[in-house]
Amino acid sequence: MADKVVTAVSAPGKMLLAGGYVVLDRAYTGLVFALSARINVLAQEIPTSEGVHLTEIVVESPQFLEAQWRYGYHLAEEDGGIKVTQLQVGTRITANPFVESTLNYVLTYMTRTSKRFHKRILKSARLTILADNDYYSHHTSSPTSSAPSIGTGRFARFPVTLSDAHKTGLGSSAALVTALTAALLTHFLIFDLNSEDGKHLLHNLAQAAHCAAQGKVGSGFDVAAAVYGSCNYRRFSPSVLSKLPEAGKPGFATKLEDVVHGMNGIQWDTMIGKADVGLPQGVAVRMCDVDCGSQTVGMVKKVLAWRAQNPEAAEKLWGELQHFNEALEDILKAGKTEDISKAIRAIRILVKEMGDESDVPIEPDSQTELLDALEEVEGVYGGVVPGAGGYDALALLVKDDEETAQRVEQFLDSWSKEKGGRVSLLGVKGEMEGIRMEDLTVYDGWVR
Ligand SMILES: Nc1ncnc2c1ncn2[C@@H]1O[C@H](COP(=O)(O)OP(=O)(O)OP(=O)(O)O)[C@@H](O)[C@H]1O
Ligand SMILES: C[C@@](O)(CCOP(=O)(O)O)CC(=O)O
Repeated sequence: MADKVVTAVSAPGKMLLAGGYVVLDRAYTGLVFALSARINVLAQEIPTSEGVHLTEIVVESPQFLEAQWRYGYHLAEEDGGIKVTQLQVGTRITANPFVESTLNYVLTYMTRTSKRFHKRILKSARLTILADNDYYSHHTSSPTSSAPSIGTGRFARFPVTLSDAHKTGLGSSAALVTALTAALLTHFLIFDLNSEDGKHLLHNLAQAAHCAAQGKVGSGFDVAAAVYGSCNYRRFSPSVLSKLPEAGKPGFATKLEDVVHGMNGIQWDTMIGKADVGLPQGVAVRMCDVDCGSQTVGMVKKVLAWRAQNPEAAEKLWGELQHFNEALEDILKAGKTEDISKAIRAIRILVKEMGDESDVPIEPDSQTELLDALEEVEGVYGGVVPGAGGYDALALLVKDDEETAQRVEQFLDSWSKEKGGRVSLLGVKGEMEGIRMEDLTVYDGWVR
């Protein structure tokens, strides 16, 4: 009889307050905050009747419609590792590349670990994903985007499929890959998530799986935040992952172990500055959802193309941005609340210049207008377009009290009415902690 042990972990979302684009080059760094919105993953065996052997992995997101992905798996030839194959559920088959990549990577890694470290044998598993409500917009402006959510609990039910849900851009895929990886590692292996070594290994494995699913485009700051929480982030050299074969292809398993353990010529050079990041007492990081999407990949390509064509101007701009980004980090760490507004304004001027030069709406005029107006609201120290920028989100540094939150909400309400569209203050706040084990009581009603 299968046991009923359930392991629960959660990983935070991310917000890149400073360092968008420059952080893609490891000569520069980013200031990333972890968010109180978390992706939770529960791992357990699937109970079977006596004599029945199941070798199936079921992953589900019970908050969404048609969100179940079932996989069989096999050992691929020529050291290709474990490869999963999606099984059909009902009449439709919808791929989830982030889930699939994570299973390929983690199951392969598990076959490479000494049996001494195995807590239980992997035959079947049910993995349940629960995302905090702020990852998705809860209102709709068109019948085809997200519909209002149901329920008032910590995890809302959405009457739509995941692909119809409207993301708020908090890094759901990175938090999901990291939490799924951690849940599998801690459920099936003797693995300490709280140790530095455990975090390092989790980071390497999750970066590799996320990068493969994403098509190797990002700097990896989102996975770093999911593991380590808020930090100053310097990316790893792209060469760390560039020689890893595709999952299932010859040599994948051995190479993956080298990558995860940083051995046989693989040297991780990621730098995580936890001690560099702080917030003045009484200051909170908040986010606004502006109901409108941006095409991050297209924007990144265009900015990098401009940089390649204008190396001298770009070098100067990147260097200045790094200088002012570090200044903001220092001000926040030193608790100098009175200097925040000025530091943010200096960054915004340079970000606007980056956008103008490369002809990319990094801080579009509509966001400039809104940020300028928000600065006038009592208790708001300043705000930026986080990450890649664009039309869909704002990050604010505000006085951490209810009155300020109410003033901001009222302001955004009247702004939305006046300008059309919908801008809202999300419930999330910046927080320091990364991956963590969770107590099962949090998931009452959701564990099967
Ligand atoms: N609750 C969930 N359950 C299952 N899969 C999810 C869930 N949330 C996100 N995903 C996976 O992550 C993908 C979204 O990843 P994507 O990188 O596009 O968004 P994001 O990480 O939230 O965005 P951003 O990088 O802009 O913050 C989904 O298509 C799905 O594969
Ligand atoms: C443009 C970039 O520097 C930041 C993208 O951030 P976001 O996905 O918009 O939060 C890309 C990256 O670092 O992966």
